[in-house]
Formats: sequence, structure tokens, C-alpha cells
Amino acid sequence: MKRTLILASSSPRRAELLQQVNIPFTARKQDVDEGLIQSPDPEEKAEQIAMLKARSTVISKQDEVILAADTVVALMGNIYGKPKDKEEAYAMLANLSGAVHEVYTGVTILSEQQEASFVEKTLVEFWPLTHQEIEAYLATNDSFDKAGAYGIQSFGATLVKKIIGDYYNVVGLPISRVVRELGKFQIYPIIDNRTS
Ligand SMILES: Cc1cn([C@H]2C[C@H](O)[C@@H](COP(=O)(O)OP(=O)(O)OP(=O)(O)O)O2)c(=O)[nH]c1=O
Repeated sequence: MKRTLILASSSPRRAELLQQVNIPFTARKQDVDEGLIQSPDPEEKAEQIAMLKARSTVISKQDEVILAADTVVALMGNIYGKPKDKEEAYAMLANLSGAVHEVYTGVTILSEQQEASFVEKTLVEFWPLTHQEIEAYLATNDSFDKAGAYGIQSFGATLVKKIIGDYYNVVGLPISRVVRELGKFQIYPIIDNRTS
């Protein structure tokens, strides 16, 4: 059966990563109340929210395969989602300064017949940040739609000293593992002869 991938996400980054590896999809925005998931464990929370996002998305045709993800940042057991305001963003960055934190992205793939979930972890080390550096970063307005109040793919790259693990996991979708899992649902990249 021909399969159709539905990306249950409004994140432009997740869409771009699927485009980068040439997997066709349709975006179908889901609206879930992430507050329903209260797990204090960051890994479990990322996986449970990803499952909630996937299961809240309507499968409107039999051939559809739903993909959903959720990214959280964790430092010493504390979970950092998207900051509510500038004060919270400042506090997150000040805590991440000079430390190694974890980024977890939970991924759920489901069809009418199958469901698979996993969590990918990446370690990220921040340089020690001065008050001025944090203020300058906040002034770019890059923080507010991102877990942990930074974007590694934009000016937030200047905050990062080192990462261990999949870079794309930090951006919001561990694309190489996702491609492997999608293969189990008969969804594959389109291979053509493009060179760029
Ligand atoms: C740490 C980090 C997070 N992020 C983003 C990835 C996620 O989009 C976001 C965390 O929020 P999520 O709730 O995972 O996702 P979302 O609300 O953006 O999208 P949707 O639920 O519709 O799929 O933080 C970056 O873009 N760069 C980073 O370096």
C-alpha cells in the first residue's frame, strides 16, 4: 500500500528536516494540552507528549502515517520547556551557562496498524555566559518558541561550546533515526540525482 506521511507539527524546523532528506509529507497541525503530561522525568515527558501529539491527530485515510515529536531541555533533573517571558528565558540561560545539559526529543510514529516511539538524547555544553551576553541573545528574540530558551541553529550557536550526540535532535527532530524508523512504516526518502 502506498503510504502518506502526516507531520503532526507546526514547527517549521521539523518540516525543513524532512524536506532536507527528501521525504514528502503533509503538515497537519495538532492542538494538545501539554499540561496533561506531568511526568517529572524529562525523557519520559518528551516521549509521552510526543505520543499525545501523535494520538491526538486524526487519521483521515487508511494509508496515513502520523509523525509527532516533542523536545525538552533538562538540567540536573529540572525540565525546561519554552520560556513564558523574558524573565524565565533569562533564568533558563543563566542556569545553562557553563554547564552540560541534556536535550531529549521524543518521537512517535503511528498508523492504523502500528505504533513506535523512542527518545533521542544529546548532551550540550554551554560556555560560561556573562549578563551582557545573555541580554544580547535575548534581544534577538530567538528564545521564545524554543525549549531551553535557545536555538542552536541560529544565533544560539554562539552559546554552545560542545555537543555530544545528534545535532538535529537539538533542533527538534533526530532525522537519521527518524528515517530508519519510518522505513518500518514503508515511508522512504525519494532518491534522485540531486547533487546539492
Ligand atoms: C534546544 C532547541 C530547541 N528548539 C525547538 C525545537 C522545538 O520546535 C521547540 C520545542 O517545542 P516542542 O513542543 O517540541 O515543539 P513545537 O511546539 O515547536 O512544535 P509542534 O508541537 O507543533 O511539533 O524548541 C530549537 O529549535 N533549537 C534548539 O536548539
